Amino acid sequence: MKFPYRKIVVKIGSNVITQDDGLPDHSRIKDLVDQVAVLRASGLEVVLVSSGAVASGRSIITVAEKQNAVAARQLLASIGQVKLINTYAALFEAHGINCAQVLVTKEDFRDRLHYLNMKNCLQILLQHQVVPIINENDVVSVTELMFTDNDELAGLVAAMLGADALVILSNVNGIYTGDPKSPDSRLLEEISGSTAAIAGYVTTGKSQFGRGGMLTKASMAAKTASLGIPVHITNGKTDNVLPLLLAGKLAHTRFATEKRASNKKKWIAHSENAASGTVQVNEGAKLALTCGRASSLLPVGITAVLSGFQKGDIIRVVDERGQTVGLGIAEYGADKAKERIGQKNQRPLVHYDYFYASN
Ligand SMILES: Nc1ncnc2c1ncn2[C@@H]1O[C@H](COP(=O)(O)OP(=O)(O)O)[C@@H](O)[C@H]1O
Ligand SMILES: N[C@@H](CCC(=O)OP(=O)(O)O)C(=O)O
Repeated sequence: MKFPYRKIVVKIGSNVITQDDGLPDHSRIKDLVDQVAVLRASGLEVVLVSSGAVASGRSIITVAEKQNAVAARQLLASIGQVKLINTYAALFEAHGINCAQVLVTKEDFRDRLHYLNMKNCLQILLQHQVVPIINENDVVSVTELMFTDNDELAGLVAAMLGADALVILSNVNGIYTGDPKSPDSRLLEEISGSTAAIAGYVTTGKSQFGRGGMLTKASMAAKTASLGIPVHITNGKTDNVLPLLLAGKLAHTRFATEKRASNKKKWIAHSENAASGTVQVNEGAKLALTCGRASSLLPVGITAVLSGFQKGDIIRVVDERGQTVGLGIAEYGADKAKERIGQKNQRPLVHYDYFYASN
């Protein structure tokens, strides 16, 4: 079998591998592992981002309702992750495939060095034909240190590895024009540009064990597609989902891609938490930076330097209402930027190659 991609990241949502009663769905996990083995045999590199630790933990231990939510999640995830990875390892072993557990936190992507360490780790696994199975390290990731959900983590990993596609397996066939259960709703097969147009369709409803919901999934997908990586959202409970999807035989939602971004730009796109300074720009500069043309941020469009930064830092660019316009690497520090506010014929503060415009 020949597929259109060489390297894909597949995100498996908790619901896909959990039964309605909350117990892990062993036969579904086996099916997915069997499918990954088929893809690998055809020469495809596959990286899994699998949720399910908390759900697996629930099958082993019951936590009292009054227990603090963060502590309960730590308890369930720490027990459940062992069960989850052991299940994967045994199933992959039956195909003669090694898999690896990679548990990460947002901090592991904090600066470029951490980011490259993470990338090197995944690359060495792939070079040795190992299937990395990534999950958030829920035991130490608490509250503000957490990813929004594993969709965000999967988008980050796909961008970091320069994957040819990101496949999100959820419990619905894709994004619908309304409640997926309603017969009046239609499946959106192709989405391009920002998610503003679909925000009205998506309700806040989450799947039974899901964390982020469809809206965060859609905005992550749009961001990943804007970096040049197509995203496919489909139902992980469909039999033979991965080969069917990759053979173009499955109705689902696809986020169309724009021009492929450089590796540095992909890193900047996911560096919101690493931003150390903020500059404010006027409407003209905002338009130039977001219209899709290759424009750098010039001091003439800067109206204020809101917080300090050094040359080489990631900075946040905001508009006059404080909305984020994008992220970029500063070519010089805040002191020089302040001196040059509003001045013409000055060097760009952020070069186009190092600017990522938010949607
Ligand atoms: N317009 C929509 N189209 C598809 N799903 C939607 C829509 N609006 C809300 N949803 C809900 O989003 C859920 C999937 O998101 P989420 O709970 O984050 O899944 P996962 O556990 O796979 O990450 C679906 O179960 C569905 O109920
Ligand atoms: N890290 C958590 C999963 C969090 C999460 O994002 O879940 P989901 O929305 O089902 O992908 C776990 O393994 O239980």
